[in-house]
Amino acid sequence: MLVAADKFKGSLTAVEVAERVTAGLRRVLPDLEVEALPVADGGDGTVAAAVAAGFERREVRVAGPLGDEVTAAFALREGTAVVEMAEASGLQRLPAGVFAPLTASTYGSGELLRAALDAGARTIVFGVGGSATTDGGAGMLSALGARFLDAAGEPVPPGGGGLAELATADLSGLDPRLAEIELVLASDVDNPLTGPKGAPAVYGPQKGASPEDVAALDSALAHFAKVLQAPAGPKAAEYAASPGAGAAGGIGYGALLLGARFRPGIEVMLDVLGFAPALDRADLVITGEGSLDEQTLHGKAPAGVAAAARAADKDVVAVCGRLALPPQTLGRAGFRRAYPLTDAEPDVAKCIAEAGPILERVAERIAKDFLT
Ligand SMILES: O=C(O)[C@H](O)CO
Repeated sequence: MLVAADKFKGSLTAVEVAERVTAGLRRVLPDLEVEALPVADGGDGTVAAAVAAGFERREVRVAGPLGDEVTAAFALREGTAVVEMAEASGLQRLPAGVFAPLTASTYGSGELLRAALDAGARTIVFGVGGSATTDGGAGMLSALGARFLDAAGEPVPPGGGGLAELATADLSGLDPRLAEIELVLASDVDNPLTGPKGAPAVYGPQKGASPEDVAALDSALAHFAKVLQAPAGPKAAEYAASPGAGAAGGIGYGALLLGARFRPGIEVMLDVLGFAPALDRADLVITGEGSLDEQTLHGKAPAGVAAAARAADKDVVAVCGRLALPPQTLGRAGFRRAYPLTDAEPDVAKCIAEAGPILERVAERIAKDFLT
């Protein structure tokens, strides 16, 4: 039995989901062998999943999205670092109720990457998603040595809004170690930088951007990519249209400029976490996340787990807080069945407040349905 689920956002971490599911299964089958492999898609929870899989946790003081110092972690094992941008620049780093769509910066994510280089990483898996920022990765690039100046030769203000004032970009001071390592962009989405499917239009509103902010950010990011053609050549424009450039407010674009290779985050993480050998040992896989919905099918962790398990001819069931997919759609995505918490407890508020014990009851039910 393999439990490979993501977090239930706002209620349970991926590690807690695995613990609760295991406890519920073992109440029915005390001797059941259960392997727990918490998973993540590159967004928040990615470092925690790597640490649960045996990576060492390293903490660093870096700038948060508003410039204040925060303690952020990356994970390291045998020359491979897992760096999660949300640790430094995620929505979780903003005070409750505060958004800064125009000014939030990814500078701290660049500091985290630098810390991973300092620690000797030869491969960096850069997990992106869950960001508070829409700055095209300008802050991150600045922390790594790039310079972005206005017409008066002064650094542009932090955040995507400030890029409207950009006159010259200088990439010559970028940390030379970046050219010697493998950088993998592990992204939760494949949007381009700008346009109707770009970072500001699709993900700006969840960071507090008004329609006017979205328009301003879209034009500032397009301008950013144009100015970058001077130091970076035509690839600055090509990358803007590439899949993943629009991830995490366009930090994907900045990462591509650094030579990163784009891969869907869940695929990268399943490799990094050692999912394939764990799957070999399992007969049934339990995956899941807080809300199982249309977004799940577009590259989120449970869909990646289900696809990999189905390819290996293993049964997969899902647990979730909320289920918004019909059985046929679940079947097509490779799930035998999904078990929302609301099956065990109809009161949604209780499902959120007492997710752990309710998940244990759901897992008991799975044990009875599939294992007895
Ligand atoms: O951070 C974001 O903008 C979203 O998670 C998409 O990457």
